[in-house]
Amino acid sequence: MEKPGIVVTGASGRMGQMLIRLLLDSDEARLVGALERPGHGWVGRDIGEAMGGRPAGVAVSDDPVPVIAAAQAVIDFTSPVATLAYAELTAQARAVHVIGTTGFDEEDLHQLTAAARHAPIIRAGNMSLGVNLLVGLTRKVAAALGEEWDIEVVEAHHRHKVDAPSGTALMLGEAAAEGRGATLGELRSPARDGITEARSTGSIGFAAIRGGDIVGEHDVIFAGQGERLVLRHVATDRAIFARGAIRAALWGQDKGPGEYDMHDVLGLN
Ligand SMILES: NC(=O)c1ccc[n+]([C@@H]2O[C@H](COP(=O)([O-])OP(=O)(O)OC[C@H]3O[C@@H](n4cnc5c(N)ncnc54)[C@H](O)[C@@H]3O)[C@@H](O)[C@H]2O)c1
Ligand SMILES: O=C(O)C1=N[C@H](C(=O)O)CCC1
Repeated sequence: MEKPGIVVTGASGRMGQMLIRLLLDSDEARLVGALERPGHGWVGRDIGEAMGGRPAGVAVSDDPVPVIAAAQAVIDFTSPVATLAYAELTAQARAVHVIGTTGFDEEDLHQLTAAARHAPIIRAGNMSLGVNLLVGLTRKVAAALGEEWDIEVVEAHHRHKVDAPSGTALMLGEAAAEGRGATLGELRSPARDGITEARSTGSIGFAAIRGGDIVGEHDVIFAGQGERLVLRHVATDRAIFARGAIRAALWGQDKGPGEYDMHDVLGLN
């Protein structure tokens, strides 16, 4: 059987280049397209050469319709605006859309739900095994501890990251809220800056650090009286996200339309 053909969007980006390197080496999937935004300097060039290596036989394109039509899956780590446009095209092509992009608002998520009526969408704010295990642990610990234990999620990322809190921090916050039988919308603490009020009991707070080349670090702090429990994940290599995304694209090949996440892919449900 032929290996599924995969298109990578945001081909010149941090995640795009990591995905392309792994796909060019893969025995299970093949790179069939590389997309960038119109006007990007790499458009028209061979992706392997643009990345400073050997020719890969795939030209970077800014014309998504024919590129996606030739693929079984699209792996997309770009921006919310770009991902919403790709969701429509990927749904029309009935291909699997793996979405790593973060920073969506409620309206964006409704649009993704609509696209998933036509083809599978697998979306996660973090595609690594470690973080998806941490989500389950966070839910469990939050359920075991009473609301006198304050929950704070602290995350750190590189200086180029544009969204905060990170997608991962929001996944962890949602898991903590679920553990307490609520939604994050109900428990999320407003951002703190200047003179604010004291912390309200049962709320879940977020703090974000941005600097240098930090790949991604997340602490879920459960702060009680006289003791503190900290659950931590540290990413040191973006390959963990890219490997998860490729695994998701392969897993999705025999799935029907619908919305899935990495818990489905990893069998953690
Ligand atoms: N879910 C995860 O596991 C995970 C892991 C890492 C990053 N991310 C998320 O992935 C996204 C990208 O991260 P990054 O560090 O690679 O960013 P980046 O800025 O390095 O790359 C984004 C790329 O997308 C390109 N782009 C923008 N609009 C486009 C369009 N219309 N078509 C094609 N390409 C387009 C940009 O030119 C850029 O090359 C962010 O939202 C980030 O939070 C998620
Ligand atoms: O580098 C990024 O950007 C990352 N984004 C994801 C998030 O928002 O949590 C995952 C970690 C890296």
